[in-house]
Amino acid sequence: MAKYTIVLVRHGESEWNQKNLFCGWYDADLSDKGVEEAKKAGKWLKERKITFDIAYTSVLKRAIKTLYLIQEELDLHWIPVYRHWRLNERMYGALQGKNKAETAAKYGEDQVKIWRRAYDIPPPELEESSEYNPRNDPKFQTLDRRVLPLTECLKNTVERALPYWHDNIVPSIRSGKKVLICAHGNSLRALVKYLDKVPDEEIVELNIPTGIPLVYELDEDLNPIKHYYVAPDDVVKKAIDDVANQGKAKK
Ligand SMILES: O=C(O)[C@@H](CO)OP(=O)(O)O
Repeated sequence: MAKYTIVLVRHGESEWNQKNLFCGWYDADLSDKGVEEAKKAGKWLKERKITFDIAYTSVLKRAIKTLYLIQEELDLHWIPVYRHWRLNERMYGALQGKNKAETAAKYGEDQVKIWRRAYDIPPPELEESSEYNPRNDPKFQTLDRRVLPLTECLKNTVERALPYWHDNIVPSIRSGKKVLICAHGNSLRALVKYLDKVPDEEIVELNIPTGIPLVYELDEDLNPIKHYYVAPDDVVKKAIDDVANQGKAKK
């Protein structure tokens, strides 16, 4: 029997998702569709009478705003919310700001799939002088420059997200709090990889759709018993396929 239940939600569509640009740590806002997706995520949770005592998110506004819109739907403005850079999207290196379909047309769909989904192959690094370098971003000024990545593969994202999971989120779960984590496609893939012990070669095929809550039921050792999305299967399948297809060259 499940001892704990947690919910993971990827933010609603961002303006850069809409333009099909590699986003990473760029602080893109939600698109109008993304706002609607976030509200819908809250409605799905409400219909299922799923509620929360505490929430965690990244320091990027697409996740922060999605979380707030879910709180609005659930009338849960009052719960503690913790934001941390360790839940940020994977740093996409020199690909940030580039169009995914154009990159696939230029370098091939196979190469783009490696950059997007391979476990341990990072994209090329950002230039130090890049406008996207987090070392020049006021959000990250208090952090040691050495922890701020210039690129990341999923393995790097797992390594920097897990300390936050173990030190902050796990104690909340174990204390009986109902936890919501609102984060990003790849920071959530990192967490799912860890929870479900997904082999490196299988994580390549895992895509997480925007704005559809993913419920994990865990046993007393925090091993997953089952997981499921709160939306109808056909809606989930289409949303997952849409994410996978973003890396295809336009025909
Ligand atoms: O661009 C990004 O930062 C991520 C999530 O939006 O995209 P992808 O699905 O290609 O990893």
